[in-house]
Amino acid sequence: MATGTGEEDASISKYIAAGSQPPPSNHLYETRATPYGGRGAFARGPIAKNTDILSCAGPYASVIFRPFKKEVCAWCFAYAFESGKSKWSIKLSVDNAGAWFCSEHCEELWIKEHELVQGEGVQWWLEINGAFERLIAQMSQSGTKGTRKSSRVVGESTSTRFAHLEDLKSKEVTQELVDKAWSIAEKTLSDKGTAIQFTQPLNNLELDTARYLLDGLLHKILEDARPDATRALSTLSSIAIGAGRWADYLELQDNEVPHICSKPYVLASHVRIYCFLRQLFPLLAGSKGMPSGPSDLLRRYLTSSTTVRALLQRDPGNVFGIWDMAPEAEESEMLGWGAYVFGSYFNHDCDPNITKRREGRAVVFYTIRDVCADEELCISYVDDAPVGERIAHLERDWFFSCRCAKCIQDLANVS
Ligand SMILES: C[S@@+](CC[C@H](N)C(=O)[O-])C[C@H]1O[C@@H](n2cnc3c(N)ncnc32)[C@H](O)[C@@H]1O
Repeated sequence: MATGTGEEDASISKYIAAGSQPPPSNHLYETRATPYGGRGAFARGPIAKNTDILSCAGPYASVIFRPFKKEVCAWCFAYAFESGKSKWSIKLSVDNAGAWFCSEHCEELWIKEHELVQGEGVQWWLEINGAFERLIAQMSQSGTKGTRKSSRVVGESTSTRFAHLEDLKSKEVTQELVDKAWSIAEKTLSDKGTAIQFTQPLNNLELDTARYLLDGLLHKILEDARPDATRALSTLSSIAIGAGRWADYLELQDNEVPHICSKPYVLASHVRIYCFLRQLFPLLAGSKGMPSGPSDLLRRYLTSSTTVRALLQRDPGNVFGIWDMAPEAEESEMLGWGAYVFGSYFNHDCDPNITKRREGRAVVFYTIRDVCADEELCISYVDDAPVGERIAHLERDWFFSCRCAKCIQDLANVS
Protein backbone atom coordinates (compact mmCIF):
# COMPACT_ATOMS: atom_id res chain seq x y z
CA MET A 1 0.00 0.00 0.00
CA ALA A 2 1.40 3.44 -0.93
CA THR A 3 1.56 5.78 2.02
CA GLY A 4 3.70 8.66 0.82
CA THR A 5 4.02 10.88 -2.20
CA GLY A 6 7.15 9.14 -3.50
CA GLU A 7 5.56 5.70 -3.50
CA GLU A 8 2.42 7.07 -5.09
CA ASP A 9 4.42 8.67 -7.93
CA ALA A 10 6.15 5.35 -8.54
CA SER A 11 2.88 3.42 -8.64
CA ILE A 12 1.29 5.86 -11.11
CA SER A 13 4.45 5.92 -13.29
CA LYS A 14 4.12 2.13 -13.56
CA TYR A 15 0.71 2.51 -15.21
CA ILE A 16 1.92 5.23 -17.54
CA ALA A 17 4.95 3.17 -18.56
CA ALA A 18 2.63 0.24 -19.30
CA GLY A 19 0.48 2.55 -21.44
CA SER A 20 -2.58 1.83 -19.30
CA GLN A 21 -4.77 3.99 -17.11
CA PRO A 22 -4.00 4.46 -13.43
CA PRO A 23 -6.90 3.42 -11.21
CA PRO A 24 -8.93 6.20 -9.58
CA SER A 25 -6.90 5.96 -6.36
CA ASN A 26 -4.35 8.25 -4.72
CA HIS A 27 -2.20 8.31 -1.58
CA LEU A 28 -5.30 8.89 0.62
CA TYR A 29 -7.59 6.15 -0.68
CA GLU A 30 -7.75 3.16 -2.98
CA THR A 31 -10.60 2.05 -5.20
CA ARG A 32 -11.51 -1.63 -4.95
CA ALA A 33 -14.44 -4.03 -4.94
CA THR A 34 -17.00 -3.54 -2.17
CA PRO A 35 -18.48 -6.51 -0.25
CA TYR A 36 -21.97 -5.58 -1.59
CA GLY A 37 -20.99 -5.40 -5.29
CA GLY A 38 -19.38 -2.83 -7.56
CA ARG A 39 -16.38 -0.71 -6.64
CA GLY A 40 -15.90 1.86 -3.90
CA ALA A 41 -13.18 4.08 -2.40
CA PHE A 42 -11.54 3.06 0.91
CA ALA A 43 -9.30 5.17 3.14
CA ARG A 44 -5.70 3.93 3.20
CA GLY A 45 -5.25 5.37 6.72
CA PRO A 46 -7.01 7.77 9.08
CA ILE A 47 -8.10 11.01 7.34
CA ALA A 48 -8.94 14.12 9.35
CA LYS A 49 -12.17 16.10 8.92
CA ASN A 50 -12.00 18.81 6.20
CA THR A 51 -9.25 17.08 4.18
CA ASP A 52 -9.47 17.42 0.40
CA ILE A 53 -9.26 13.90 -1.01
CA LEU A 54 -9.82 14.38 -4.76
CA SER A 55 -9.92 17.35 -7.12
CA CYS A 56 -11.27 16.68 -10.62
CA ALA A 57 -10.13 19.48 -12.96
CA GLY A 58 -13.17 19.32 -15.24
CA PRO A 59 -15.84 17.08 -16.73
CA TYR A 60 -15.18 14.68 -19.64
CA ALA A 61 -18.56 15.71 -21.07
CA SER A 62 -20.99 18.31 -19.79
CA VAL A 63 -24.02 20.38 -20.67
CA ILE A 64 -25.14 23.79 -19.46
CA PHE A 65 -28.92 24.14 -19.81
CA ARG A 66 -29.88 26.24 -22.80
CA PRO A 67 -31.48 29.18 -20.88
CA PHE A 68 -28.10 29.70 -19.15
CA LYS A 69 -25.86 29.50 -22.21
CA LYS A 70 -24.97 33.22 -22.23
CA GLU A 71 -25.03 33.48 -18.43
CA VAL A 72 -22.60 30.70 -17.52
CA CYS A 73 -18.90 30.93 -18.43
CA ALA A 74 -18.11 28.04 -20.79
CA TRP A 75 -14.77 27.50 -19.03
CA CYS A 76 -15.16 28.17 -15.27
CA PHE A 77 -18.99 27.88 -15.06
CA ALA A 78 -19.22 31.28 -13.27
CA TYR A 79 -22.83 32.49 -13.24
CA ALA A 80 -23.20 36.10 -14.52
CA PHE A 81 -26.17 36.71 -12.21
CA GLU A 82 -23.86 36.30 -9.18
CA SER A 83 -21.70 39.16 -10.52
CA GLY A 84 -24.74 41.39 -11.01
CA LYS A 85 -24.79 40.87 -14.80
CA SER A 86 -27.56 39.51 -17.01
CA LYS A 87 -25.06 37.72 -19.32
CA TRP A 88 -21.34 37.48 -20.12
CA SER A 89 -20.11 39.71 -22.93
CA ILE A 90 -16.99 37.88 -24.16
CA LYS A 91 -18.20 35.46 -26.80
CA LEU A 92 -17.19 33.18 -29.63
CA SER A 93 -20.26 32.54 -31.72
CA VAL A 94 -21.69 31.57 -35.06
CA ASP A 95 -25.34 30.96 -36.03
CA ASN A 96 -26.61 31.54 -32.50
CA ALA A 97 -24.25 28.79 -31.27
CA GLY A 98 -21.13 29.43 -29.32
CA ALA A 99 -19.45 29.89 -26.02
CA TRP A 100 -19.68 32.82 -23.61
CA PHE A 101 -16.93 33.69 -21.12
CA CYS A 102 -16.52 35.71 -17.92
CA SER A 103 -12.95 36.78 -18.84
CA GLU A 104 -10.44 36.72 -21.66
CA HIS A 105 -8.36 34.35 -19.56
CA CYS A 106 -11.19 31.78 -19.52
CA GLU A 107 -11.68 32.27 -23.27
CA GLU A 108 -7.97 31.57 -23.87
CA LEU A 109 -7.99 28.43 -21.73
CA TRP A 110 -11.12 27.16 -23.46
CA ILE A 111 -9.68 27.76 -26.96
CA LYS A 112 -6.43 26.02 -26.02
CA GLU A 113 -8.37 22.94 -24.90
CA HIS A 114 -10.70 22.90 -27.94
CA GLU A 115 -8.26 23.41 -30.82
CA LEU A 116 -8.11 20.41 -33.10
CA VAL A 117 -4.75 21.60 -34.40
CA GLN A 118 -2.81 23.78 -31.99
CA GLY A 119 -2.80 27.44 -33.01
CA GLU A 120 -5.55 26.99 -35.64
CA GLY A 121 -8.59 28.06 -33.65
CA VAL A 122 -11.96 26.53 -32.93
CA GLN A 123 -13.79 27.02 -36.25
CA TRP A 124 -14.54 23.27 -36.45
CA TRP A 125 -16.28 23.38 -33.04
CA LEU A 126 -18.29 26.48 -34.00
CA GLU A 127 -19.38 24.93 -37.31
CA ILE A 128 -20.65 21.75 -35.65
CA ASN A 129 -22.45 23.65 -32.90
CA GLY A 130 -23.85 26.12 -35.46
CA ALA A 131 -25.28 23.18 -37.41
CA PHE A 132 -26.77 21.82 -34.15
CA GLU A 133 -28.61 25.13 -33.58
CA ARG A 134 -29.85 25.23 -37.21
CA LEU A 135 -31.16 21.69 -36.78
CA ILE A 136 -33.14 22.71 -33.69
CA ALA A 137 -34.60 25.64 -35.64
CA GLN A 138 -35.58 23.35 -38.55
CA MET A 139 -37.11 20.85 -36.16
CA SER A 140 -39.17 23.54 -34.42
CA GLN A 141 -40.47 24.80 -37.75
CA SER A 142 -41.55 21.37 -38.93
CA GLY A 143 -43.48 20.33 -35.82
CA THR A 144 -45.42 21.64 -32.92
CA LYS A 145 -44.38 21.07 -29.36
CA GLY A 146 -45.66 17.74 -28.08
CA THR A 147 -45.41 15.59 -25.01
CA ARG A 148 -42.60 13.06 -24.76
CA LYS A 149 -45.05 10.24 -25.37
CA SER A 150 -46.35 11.55 -28.67
CA SER A 151 -43.11 13.05 -29.99
CA ARG A 152 -41.45 11.60 -33.06
CA VAL A 153 -38.18 12.65 -34.62
CA VAL A 154 -38.48 10.47 -37.64
CA GLY A 155 -41.04 10.37 -40.43
CA GLU A 156 -43.96 7.97 -40.70
CA SER A 157 -42.10 5.10 -42.35
CA THR A 158 -39.38 5.06 -39.72
CA SER A 159 -41.41 5.99 -36.65
CA THR A 160 -43.56 2.88 -37.08
CA ARG A 161 -40.40 0.78 -36.62
CA PHE A 162 -40.01 2.25 -33.14
CA ALA A 163 -43.70 2.44 -32.23
CA HIS A 164 -43.47 -0.57 -29.89
CA LEU A 165 -40.83 1.24 -27.81
CA GLU A 166 -43.15 4.13 -26.99
CA ASP A 167 -45.29 1.96 -24.69
CA LEU A 168 -42.52 -0.26 -23.36
CA LYS A 169 -43.09 -1.75 -19.89
CA SER A 170 -40.36 -2.39 -17.30
CA LYS A 171 -40.93 -6.13 -17.28
CA GLU A 172 -40.35 -6.35 -21.05
CA VAL A 173 -36.88 -4.77 -20.85
CA THR A 174 -33.99 -7.13 -21.61
CA GLN A 175 -30.48 -6.57 -22.96
CA GLU A 176 -31.58 -8.32 -26.15
CA LEU A 177 -34.53 -5.97 -26.69
CA VAL A 178 -32.32 -2.91 -26.11
CA ASP A 179 -29.60 -4.18 -28.50
CA LYS A 180 -32.26 -4.86 -31.13
CA ALA A 181 -33.74 -1.36 -30.84
CA TRP A 182 -30.33 0.18 -31.49
CA SER A 183 -29.55 -2.08 -34.41
CA ILE A 184 -32.95 -1.24 -35.99
CA ALA A 185 -32.16 2.47 -35.52
CA GLU A 186 -28.78 2.10 -37.24
CA LYS A 187 -30.25 0.06 -40.08
CA THR A 188 -33.15 2.47 -40.60
CA LEU A 189 -30.81 5.44 -40.76
CA SER A 190 -28.49 3.73 -43.20
CA ASP A 191 -31.36 2.65 -45.55
CA LYS A 192 -31.01 4.76 -48.65
CA GLY A 193 -34.22 6.56 -49.51
CA THR A 194 -35.68 6.45 -46.01
CA ALA A 195 -36.93 9.96 -45.52
CA ILE A 196 -36.30 11.27 -42.06
CA GLN A 197 -38.52 14.19 -41.18
CA PHE A 198 -39.31 15.90 -37.96
CA THR A 199 -42.96 15.69 -37.13
CA GLN A 200 -42.44 16.70 -33.48
CA PRO A 201 -39.50 18.46 -31.86
CA LEU A 202 -37.36 16.92 -29.13
CA ASN A 203 -38.37 18.10 -25.66
CA ASN A 204 -36.01 20.18 -23.50
CA LEU A 205 -34.53 17.22 -21.62
CA GLU A 206 -33.86 15.41 -24.90
CA LEU A 207 -32.17 18.50 -26.33
CA ASP A 208 -29.98 18.86 -23.23
CA THR A 209 -29.10 15.17 -23.49
CA ALA A 210 -28.23 15.71 -27.18
CA ARG A 211 -25.92 18.60 -26.13
CA TYR A 212 -24.24 16.40 -23.52
CA LEU A 213 -23.68 13.72 -26.16
CA LEU A 214 -22.33 16.25 -28.66
CA ASP A 215 -19.90 17.56 -26.02
CA GLY A 216 -18.71 14.02 -25.29
CA LEU A 217 -18.33 13.27 -29.02
CA LEU A 218 -16.34 16.48 -29.58
CA HIS A 219 -14.14 15.67 -26.58
CA LYS A 220 -13.44 12.23 -28.06
CA ILE A 221 -12.70 13.73 -31.50
CA LEU A 222 -10.22 16.10 -29.81
CA GLU A 223 -8.65 13.34 -27.77
CA ASP A 224 -8.11 11.18 -30.86
CA ALA A 225 -6.68 14.13 -32.84
CA ARG A 226 -4.50 15.48 -30.01
CA PRO A 227 -3.84 12.84 -27.35
CA ASP A 228 -1.71 15.38 -25.46
CA ALA A 229 -4.65 17.80 -25.12
CA THR A 230 -6.65 15.71 -22.67
CA ARG A 231 -4.41 14.95 -19.77
CA ALA A 232 -5.87 12.37 -17.40
CA LEU A 233 -3.45 13.37 -14.66
CA SER A 234 -2.56 16.97 -14.03
CA THR A 235 -0.42 16.50 -10.91
CA LEU A 236 0.90 13.06 -10.17
CA SER A 237 1.95 13.72 -6.59
CA SER A 238 -1.26 15.15 -5.15
CA ILE A 239 -5.00 14.62 -5.16
CA ALA A 240 -5.51 16.64 -8.38
CA ILE A 241 -6.56 14.81 -11.52
CA GLY A 242 -7.69 15.90 -15.00
CA ALA A 243 -10.93 15.27 -16.89
CA GLY A 244 -9.84 11.76 -17.85
CA ARG A 245 -9.76 10.04 -21.19
CA TRP A 246 -12.34 8.05 -23.14
CA ALA A 247 -10.95 4.83 -21.63
CA ASP A 248 -11.59 6.29 -18.15
CA TYR A 249 -15.18 7.21 -19.10
CA LEU A 250 -15.74 3.65 -20.36
CA GLU A 251 -14.58 2.29 -16.98
CA LEU A 252 -17.66 3.83 -15.32
CA GLN A 253 -20.55 1.58 -14.37
CA ASP A 254 -22.85 0.86 -17.35
CA ASN A 255 -26.43 1.57 -16.21
CA GLU A 256 -28.24 1.14 -19.53
CA VAL A 257 -30.59 -1.73 -18.65
CA PRO A 258 -31.36 -0.63 -15.04
CA HIS A 259 -32.06 2.89 -16.34
CA ILE A 260 -34.49 1.65 -19.02
CA CYS A 261 -36.15 -0.74 -16.51
CA SER A 262 -36.68 2.22 -14.17
CA LYS A 263 -37.91 4.59 -16.93
CA PRO A 264 -38.90 2.52 -19.99
CA TYR A 265 -39.69 5.62 -22.10
CA VAL A 266 -35.98 6.56 -22.23
CA LEU A 267 -35.16 3.89 -24.81
CA ALA A 268 -37.39 5.49 -27.46
CA SER A 269 -36.17 8.88 -26.34
CA HIS A 270 -32.48 7.89 -26.71
CA VAL A 271 -33.08 6.44 -30.17
CA ARG A 272 -34.82 9.69 -31.19
CA ILE A 273 -31.83 11.71 -29.92
CA TYR A 274 -29.43 9.55 -31.95
CA CYS A 275 -31.61 10.01 -35.06
CA PHE A 276 -31.53 13.77 -34.40
CA LEU A 277 -27.71 13.87 -34.16
CA ARG A 278 -27.41 11.92 -37.42
CA GLN A 279 -29.28 14.78 -39.12
CA LEU A 280 -26.21 16.99 -38.59
CA PHE A 281 -24.38 15.37 -41.54
CA PRO A 282 -26.27 17.08 -44.38
CA LEU A 283 -26.11 20.43 -42.61
CA LEU A 284 -22.33 20.21 -42.43
CA ALA A 285 -21.77 18.70 -45.85
CA GLY A 286 -20.61 21.91 -47.54
CA SER A 287 -18.41 23.23 -44.75
CA LYS A 288 -14.67 23.61 -45.11
CA GLY A 289 -13.30 22.87 -41.67
CA MET A 290 -9.93 21.33 -41.00
CA PRO A 291 -8.06 19.05 -41.23
CA SER A 292 -10.95 16.96 -42.55
CA GLY A 293 -14.32 18.72 -42.63
CA PRO A 294 -16.54 18.75 -39.53
CA SER A 295 -19.02 16.54 -41.37
CA ASP A 296 -16.34 13.85 -41.91
CA LEU A 297 -15.27 14.09 -38.29
CA LEU A 298 -18.80 13.60 -36.98
CA ARG A 299 -19.61 10.88 -39.50
CA ARG A 300 -16.70 8.82 -38.17
CA TYR A 301 -18.22 8.81 -34.66
CA LEU A 302 -21.95 8.79 -35.46
CA THR A 303 -22.40 6.35 -38.35
CA SER A 304 -22.50 3.60 -35.78
CA SER A 305 -24.38 4.22 -32.54
CA THR A 306 -21.52 2.76 -30.46
CA THR A 307 -20.02 6.02 -29.15
CA VAL A 308 -23.37 7.71 -28.47
CA ARG A 309 -24.64 4.59 -26.75
CA ALA A 310 -21.49 4.31 -24.59
CA LEU A 311 -22.01 7.92 -23.47
CA LEU A 312 -25.69 7.27 -22.72
CA GLN A 313 -24.97 4.05 -20.81
CA ARG A 314 -22.81 5.91 -18.29
CA ASP A 315 -24.64 9.24 -18.00
CA PRO A 316 -27.39 8.06 -15.60
CA GLY A 317 -26.06 7.10 -12.18
CA ASN A 318 -22.62 8.65 -12.69
CA VAL A 319 -22.86 12.36 -13.58
CA PHE A 320 -22.96 15.28 -11.12
CA GLY A 321 -25.09 18.42 -11.24
CA ILE A 322 -23.23 21.68 -11.96
CA TRP A 323 -24.64 24.09 -9.39
CA ASP A 324 -24.35 27.83 -8.94
CA MET A 325 -22.31 29.18 -6.02
CA ALA A 326 -25.22 30.49 -3.94
CA PRO A 327 -24.34 30.82 -0.23
CA GLU A 328 -25.47 27.83 1.84
CA ALA A 329 -28.47 29.65 3.33
CA GLU A 330 -29.87 30.50 -0.13
CA GLU A 331 -31.50 28.19 -2.58
CA SER A 332 -29.08 27.14 -5.31
CA GLU A 333 -29.81 26.48 -8.93
CA MET A 334 -28.61 23.60 -11.10
CA LEU A 335 -27.02 25.03 -14.26
CA GLY A 336 -26.31 21.75 -16.03
CA TRP A 337 -24.56 18.42 -15.46
CA GLY A 338 -21.15 16.90 -16.08
CA ALA A 339 -19.21 13.63 -15.97
CA TYR A 340 -16.46 14.13 -13.36
CA VAL A 341 -15.20 10.68 -14.12
CA PHE A 342 -12.90 9.99 -11.17
CA GLY A 343 -15.46 11.29 -8.65
CA SER A 344 -17.96 8.66 -9.79
CA TYR A 345 -16.37 5.87 -7.75
CA PHE A 346 -17.72 7.21 -4.45
CA ASN A 347 -20.74 5.19 -3.36
CA HIS A 348 -23.75 6.55 -1.51
CA ASP A 349 -24.48 6.63 2.21
CA CYS A 350 -27.41 8.53 3.78
CA ASP A 351 -24.95 9.53 6.55
CA PRO A 352 -21.96 10.41 4.34
CA ASN A 353 -18.38 11.07 5.43
CA ILE A 354 -17.47 13.16 2.36
CA THR A 355 -19.08 15.89 0.28
CA LYS A 356 -18.05 18.08 -2.64
CA ARG A 357 -17.67 21.71 -3.59
CA ARG A 358 -17.24 23.33 -6.99
CA GLU A 359 -14.13 25.43 -7.57
CA GLY A 360 -14.66 26.99 -10.98
CA ARG A 361 -14.54 24.17 -13.52
CA ALA A 362 -13.19 21.73 -10.92
CA VAL A 363 -15.04 19.67 -8.32
CA VAL A 364 -13.26 18.95 -5.03
CA PHE A 365 -14.29 16.09 -2.73
CA TYR A 366 -13.46 16.44 0.98
CA THR A 367 -14.14 14.75 4.31
CA ILE A 368 -16.86 16.17 6.57
CA ARG A 369 -15.77 14.16 9.61
CA ASP A 370 -12.73 12.17 10.76
CA VAL A 371 -12.44 8.92 8.81
CA CYS A 372 -10.82 5.68 10.08
CA ALA A 373 -8.36 3.51 8.15
CA ASP A 374 -10.17 1.20 5.69
CA GLU A 375 -13.50 3.02 6.11
CA GLU A 376 -15.41 3.44 2.85
CA LEU A 377 -15.57 7.05 1.61
CA CYS A 378 -19.19 7.78 0.72
CA ILE A 379 -21.05 10.83 -0.50
CA SER A 380 -24.83 11.34 -0.33
CA TYR A 381 -26.56 11.22 -3.72
CA VAL A 382 -29.84 12.64 -2.39
CA ASP A 383 -31.10 15.44 -0.17
CA ASP A 384 -32.18 14.51 3.33
CA ALA A 385 -35.79 13.29 3.38
CA PRO A 386 -37.91 10.71 5.24
CA VAL A 387 -36.46 7.21 4.82
CA GLY A 388 -39.21 5.97 2.46
CA GLU A 389 -38.65 8.90 0.10
CA ARG A 390 -34.86 8.45 0.14
CA ILE A 391 -35.14 4.74 -0.65
CA ALA A 392 -37.65 5.37 -3.48
CA HIS A 393 -35.49 8.17 -4.95
CA LEU A 394 -32.34 5.99 -4.90
CA GLU A 395 -34.19 3.05 -6.48
CA ARG A 396 -35.65 5.23 -9.24
CA ASP A 397 -32.61 7.37 -10.14
CA TRP A 398 -29.61 5.38 -8.89
CA PHE A 399 -30.87 1.80 -9.39
CA PHE A 400 -30.13 0.31 -5.97
CA SER A 401 -31.93 -0.36 -2.71
CA CYS A 402 -30.20 1.59 0.03
CA ARG A 403 -29.65 -0.41 3.20
CA CYS A 404 -27.07 1.86 4.84
CA ALA A 405 -26.92 1.99 8.67
CA LYS A 406 -29.05 5.17 8.71
CA CYS A 407 -31.76 3.59 6.54
CA ILE A 408 -31.82 0.42 8.67
CA GLN A 409 -32.11 2.53 11.82
CA ASP A 410 -34.77 4.85 10.32
CA LEU A 411 -36.78 1.89 8.99
CA ALA A 412 -36.70 0.26 12.44
CA ASN A 413 -37.99 3.51 13.99
CA VAL A 414 -40.83 3.76 11.46
CA SER A 415 -42.14 0.21 12.04
C1 LIG B 1 -21.63 6.62 -9.02
S1 LIG B 1 -21.64 4.91 -9.03
C2 LIG B 1 -20.56 4.49 -7.71
C3 LIG B 1 -19.47 3.54 -8.13
C4 LIG B 1 -19.93 2.16 -8.50
N1 LIG B 1 -20.13 1.33 -7.30
C5 LIG B 1 -18.97 1.49 -9.46
O1 LIG B 1 -18.52 0.37 -9.22
O2 LIG B 1 -18.70 2.10 -10.50
C6 LIG B 1 -23.26 4.62 -8.42
C7 LIG B 1 -23.67 3.16 -8.41
O3 LIG B 1 -22.99 2.45 -7.37
C8 LIG B 1 -23.88 1.57 -6.71
N2 LIG B 1 -24.05 2.04 -5.33
C9 LIG B 1 -23.72 3.26 -4.83
N3 LIG B 1 -23.98 3.33 -3.52
C10 LIG B 1 -24.52 2.15 -3.17
C11 LIG B 1 -25.03 1.61 -1.94
N4 LIG B 1 -25.04 2.33 -0.81
N5 LIG B 1 -25.52 0.35 -1.95
C12 LIG B 1 -25.51 -0.40 -3.08
N6 LIG B 1 -25.04 0.05 -4.27
C13 LIG B 1 -24.56 1.31 -4.31
C14 LIG B 1 -25.19 1.62 -7.46
O4 LIG B 1 -25.16 0.59 -8.43
C15 LIG B 1 -25.14 2.99 -8.12
O5 LIG B 1 -25.92 3.03 -9.29
